[in-house]
Amino acid sequence: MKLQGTMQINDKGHLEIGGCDTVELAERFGTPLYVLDEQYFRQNCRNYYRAFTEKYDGIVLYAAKTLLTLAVCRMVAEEGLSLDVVSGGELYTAKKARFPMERVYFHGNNKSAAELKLALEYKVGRIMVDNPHELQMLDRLAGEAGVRAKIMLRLTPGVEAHTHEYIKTGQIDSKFGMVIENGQAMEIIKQALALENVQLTGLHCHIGSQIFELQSYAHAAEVMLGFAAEVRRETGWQPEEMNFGGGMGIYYTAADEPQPVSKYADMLVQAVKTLAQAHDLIVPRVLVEPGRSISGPAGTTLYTVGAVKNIPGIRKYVAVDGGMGDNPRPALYQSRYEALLANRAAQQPQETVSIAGKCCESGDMLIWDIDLPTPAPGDILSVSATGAYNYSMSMNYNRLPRPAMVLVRDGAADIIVARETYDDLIRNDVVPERLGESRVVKIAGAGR
Ligand SMILES: Cc1ncc(COP(=O)(O)O)c(C=O)c1O
Ligand SMILES: N[C@@H](CCCC[NH3+])C(=O)O
Repeated sequence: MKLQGTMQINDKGHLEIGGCDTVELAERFGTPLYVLDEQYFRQNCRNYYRAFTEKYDGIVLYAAKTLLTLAVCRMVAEEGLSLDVVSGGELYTAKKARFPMERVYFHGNNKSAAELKLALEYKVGRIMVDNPHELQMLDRLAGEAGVRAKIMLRLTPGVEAHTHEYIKTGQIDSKFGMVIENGQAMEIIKQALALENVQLTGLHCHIGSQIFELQSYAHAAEVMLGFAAEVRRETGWQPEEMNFGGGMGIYYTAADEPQPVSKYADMLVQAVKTLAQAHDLIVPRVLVEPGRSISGPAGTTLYTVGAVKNIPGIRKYVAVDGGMGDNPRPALYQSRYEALLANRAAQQPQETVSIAGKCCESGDMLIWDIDLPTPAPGDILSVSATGAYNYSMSMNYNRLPRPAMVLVRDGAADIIVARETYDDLIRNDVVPERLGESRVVKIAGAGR
């Protein structure tokens, strides 16, 4: 397994993160446990800030969907990044964390009126409009609120990034954004320009996630700037800012070869400059929305090994105390992860085993076929690169409480998300007083 961030193996042969012995973390806080490496998380933010903001005056929006808690919001704010939120819940979290609202960009393909009202009330920096229905609704709501909302439009450039089929969002057949090729994008721009209560500042696209082909971004820039030139010819308007979404791939296994952020920034910003000049456009400010490449590598999940079931000649199942509830990615996308036994981190692998979760679901497997020192009940399994799309996609299937999250740094750990309790699980359950009799809230139905 590749040691990332502040990971090292200490003289007890235990895995250490942020100067904390992970075996002690497991003892102290219980498992499953999400561990976030503060130094590494901040370093990843800084790499983006330097590469885009310091060097090119670009804006980096951290994609909240990958991992958002109040403490994470604070760190992102302190590192000078902006924030991409996609729901009222993410927006509310940012507000509660006192994230500067002018640095918040509100995405989503089906924002509700209530969500848009909240965004207007909080005075977010930009609303990223996805479709004509939203555009009309926002114009009306902004008018009612007596404000002119700054918006960017989400377009579908038809660029396919080389990544897993389910997480491609840039191709034409997508629920996100308006298609350039068939004229829908031009149409929504004209609509936006004709409205009084919105001010169109720029265009957005996002071509997918876990991308290693930097060329895909250059291709997206080509399509977007080419289209911007067409828009200017038809309407006279041109974008002052362009957002190219997120998507930079990270290391999960040896099959993944992440690109340096500086190379990505240089390539993208240069492409935008060259293309803008070639099309005689003003050079737009470049925005990007990385999520996974900031939070992903900085997260690790610790589990305790329980039942070990050997089926001779077939496979050895090693069950841990978490699974698809805290990390649904292997079940959803067949994602691969690396892991090691944190309490025997220096030992050589002895056999190939498969790591099972504890949900009542055959598909609840965390890792198929991984080489480890022979696991035994009580061992601590550490799975790497779980910072993105793990806690944020976690669930309570089988009424398993969600794990706690600790932030580690310089040999100290703080809880940033408390472990859910059984009481948390039943908090919203209500047993009507007269169960089995007539309901209290009468709702008229057909035929009555
Ligand atoms: C619009 C948008 N922006 C940003 C992101 C973040 O992408 P990633 O986590 O791959 O950097 C996503 C998710 O893919 C997205 O849909
Ligand atoms: N949730 C996906 C990525 C989704 C991209 C969101 N636009 C993953 O875990 O890889």
